[in-house]
Amino acid sequence: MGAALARTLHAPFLDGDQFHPEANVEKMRAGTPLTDEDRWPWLEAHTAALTQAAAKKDVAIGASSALRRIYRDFITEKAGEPVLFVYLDGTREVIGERMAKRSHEYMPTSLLDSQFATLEVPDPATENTLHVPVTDSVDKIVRTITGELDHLKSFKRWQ
Ligand SMILES: Nc1ncnc2c1ncn2[C@@H]1O[C@H](COP(=O)(O)OP(=O)(O)O)[C@@H](O)[C@H]1O
Ligand SMILES: O=C(O)[C@H](O)[C@@H](O)[C@H](O)[C@H](O)COP(=O)(O)O
Repeated sequence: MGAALARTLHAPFLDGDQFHPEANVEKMRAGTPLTDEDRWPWLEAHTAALTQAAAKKDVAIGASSALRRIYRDFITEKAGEPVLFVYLDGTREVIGERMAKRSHEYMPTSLLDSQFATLEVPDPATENTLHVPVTDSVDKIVRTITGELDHLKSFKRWQ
């Protein structure tokens, strides 16, 4: 999804998967959920790379679970510029089915339940978030997001 959006916007795409310390990768591969402590260095590295890419190219696209509100607030604060969180809204069943079909370097489907247990759904009343049904086609999701970008440009909450 993120790659498709980035192609449309001619923007860099940075998948959060690339920014985990090796210890996190091994933990997830072994089927153990990450803790808050495990996630901070990952969020820090991913956000720093996104901020750098956005400084060069105006906008950058990242993909990440960013399950909790404190993680998203951290990303926004550290970026120091408007960040739009696109929440791909889907049931455990749909996401579980897709995960079972995809091939992934380290992420087992068994971690999905703990991810849903940790998830704090972004709140549109207090967060800069756009909710999109994950069952929409990739093209439709890209169109929905690009249609919202003016809102992103005028978002000043952290400035
Ligand atoms: N809108 C969509 N409609 C149908 N299948 C999708 C859609 N978005 C993603 N998928 C499928 O779901 C899986 C995961 O998509 P992806 O965007 O790569 O997410 P992730 O990075 O979380 O794996 C892939 O198998 C992809 O083909
Ligand atoms: O495609 C995926 O399934 C995710 O991108 C995954 O690989 C990611 O790195 C973890 O979701 C991080 O762990 P938490 O979701 O527990 O923060």
